[in-house]
Amino acid sequence: MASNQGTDESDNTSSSPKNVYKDPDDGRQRFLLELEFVQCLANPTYIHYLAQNRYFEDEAFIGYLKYLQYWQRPEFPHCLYFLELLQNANFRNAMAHPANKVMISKRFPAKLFDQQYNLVTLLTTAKEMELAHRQQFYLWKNYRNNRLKHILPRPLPEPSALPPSSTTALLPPGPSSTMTAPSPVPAPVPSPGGSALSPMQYAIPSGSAVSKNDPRTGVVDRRKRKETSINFSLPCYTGKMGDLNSDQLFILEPGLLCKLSWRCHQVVIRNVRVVSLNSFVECTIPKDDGTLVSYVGFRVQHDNARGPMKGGIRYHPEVDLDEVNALAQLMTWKTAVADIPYGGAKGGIGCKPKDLSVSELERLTRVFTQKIHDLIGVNTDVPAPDMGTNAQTMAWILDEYSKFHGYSPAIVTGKPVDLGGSLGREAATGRGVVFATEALLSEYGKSIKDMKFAIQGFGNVGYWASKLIHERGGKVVAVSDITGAVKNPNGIDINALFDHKQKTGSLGNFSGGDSMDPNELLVHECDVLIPCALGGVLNRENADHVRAKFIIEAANHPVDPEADEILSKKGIIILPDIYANAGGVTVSYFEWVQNIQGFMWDEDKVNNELMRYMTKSFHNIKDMCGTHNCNLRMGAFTLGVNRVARATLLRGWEA
Ligand SMILES: NC(=O)C1=CN([C@@H]2O[C@H](COP(=O)(O)OP(=O)(O)OC[C@H]3O[C@@H](n4cnc5c(N)ncnc54)[C@H](O)[C@@H]3O)[C@@H](O)[C@H]2O)C=CC1
Ligand SMILES: O=C(O)CCC(=O)C(=O)O
Repeated sequence: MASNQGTDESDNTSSSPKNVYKDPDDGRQRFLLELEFVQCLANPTYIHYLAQNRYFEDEAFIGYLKYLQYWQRPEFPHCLYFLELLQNANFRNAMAHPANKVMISKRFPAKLFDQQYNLVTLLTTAKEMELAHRQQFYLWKNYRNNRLKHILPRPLPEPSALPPSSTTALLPPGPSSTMTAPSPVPAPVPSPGGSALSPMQYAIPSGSAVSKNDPRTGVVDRRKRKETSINFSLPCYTGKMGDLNSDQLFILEPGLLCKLSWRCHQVVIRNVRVVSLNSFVECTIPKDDGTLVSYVGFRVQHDNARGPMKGGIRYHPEVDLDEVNALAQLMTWKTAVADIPYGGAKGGIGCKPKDLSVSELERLTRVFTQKIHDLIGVNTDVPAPDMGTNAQTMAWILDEYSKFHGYSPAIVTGKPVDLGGSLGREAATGRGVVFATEALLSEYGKSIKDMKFAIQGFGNVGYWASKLIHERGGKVVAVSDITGAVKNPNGIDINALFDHKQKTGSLGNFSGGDSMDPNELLVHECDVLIPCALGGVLNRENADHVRAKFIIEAANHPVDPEADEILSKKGIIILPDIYANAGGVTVSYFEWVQNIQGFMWDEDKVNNELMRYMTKSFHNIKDMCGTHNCNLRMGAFTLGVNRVARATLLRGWEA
């Protein structure tokens, strides 16, 4: 707001041309303040604050908003949407109207009305809230797309790229700029890296691994125009799971590979059969101390050509629409590869489950279920656990759903056994990973007991995979989780590590091994690397340093497309996620079948059937690889995409 002072000063002196206002520091300070203020305008709560405090009745302030429009140059992110809306008097009036002020659900206890601070979260009507959320999504999407531009392989820039002047730093308002003549463009955030090419800089070095003929370049080309005009760098590459685009990078090739008809290819790639909108819901809950907090939840339904949609619900701070979207797509191909009669979906809530008490988690899960109960259904969309959720979460969903629709155990899988869950479901993803690893190693004349393993993640999947490997005589030489990492070249006693984690809450200070840097795990000396945690952990930053001979993708999307290329060039064999971790959804299918039949299988039957499905899928993938002379990932996608395409064609889509 210092610039307002600037306006006043320049107004006071505007009669004398000699006294034109000059920023003391070439406008840098003003630029920073304006940057901060414009960012505040992306927050609808702050806009309400301005409206309630009658700023919109102040002509000078409206003039200032007009002046700030210089930020709306196309080069800048979409977060200035509200600034555009604020130019409209109707929007400003609507935001100030008392009717728009408070919308409180009757469910909140009366005492919360007294807590002024918390009411801030409720200061918008549902419509405006939706607007705000949409705006947030645009922001995320834009941020992520820009980030992807930096991390995904892309063709070399056009020879006629920007002239040198426009690629250099954009200048802050010059010393002689006045507040009445808005300066053209603000200064960029300085690039943090030195002269070395940062992964976030969009120009790629010549000799990039991506060839001109790479089918994936088609995806990137669409973004090229924008690339040449954007010039900002982002501070770091988190290696987070790629969005929809990175999935399509993997999908386009099998589409071509299988020589699908053009029409069928379009159907599959463009998801004509996508059955539902990407759904996001706001979940507001009272915390244990009475304060209110809101979370955004998602359920994305991708495809139902082969049956009801199926996929887990993830609770993690990085959950957003793009991520859930990509994971829902993966589920479509995964259920097809596993040859179980399902389509694909995924859900999640952007939250940090470790920071919530059990009762807060229960409230959040119940509110989320209230918002999506009409979307899911035993024959339409069946959720299950994923990262940050477990059998207890599923029990709450079942209970809440049953309030609306009557007792329906088949509405979720991965439930507690007491509520109709299947024996063997808890261990199923890890067990499936082990069956998949055995099938792969046997192709090379090897077995688990000959191998050294490094395992990232010690949650549901990581724990069960490492336990079963340990039981089969494999040496687990390194394990990591969010709390730390431990190594032992002679093999870690997994049961002892589990007890230690239960007692201390951490992998640190385990007497049966030495602590190590968790980042080192992915490049640790081993034969088989099994990522069982986040997506995108293997990327161009570390792929070249991986020392394993085999990678089993137990996590979803742990290897980004660029790393995939680097690792393949190094001769590392990758077993793709849509097959390697399909044990979970396969036993979920058994659970659903048991619920519908009202009959329970014993655990041996579950495990034997799981082995049968995993082994059969492996051979189906190998057959595809043989027919099309491709690697395991392409073989798996080819198998999955073809199965979905066939079902889509058979069902038809024209009236
Ligand atoms: N639970 C299931 O049935 C299935 C899970 N998956 C995938 O497997 C992966 C793991 O899922 P769950 O084991 O269910 O989750 P979980 O929540 O039980 O465990 C996640 C583990 O990852 C660790 N972790 C988180 N951030 C980490 C980091 N930066 N470095 C090292 N470790 C980190 C956590 O400490 C925890 O040990 C996810 O990608 C999930 O989508 C795939 C298929 C089914
Ligand atoms: O068990 C299920 O239904 C879904 C598991 C899942 O979300 C996954 O395989 O990524």
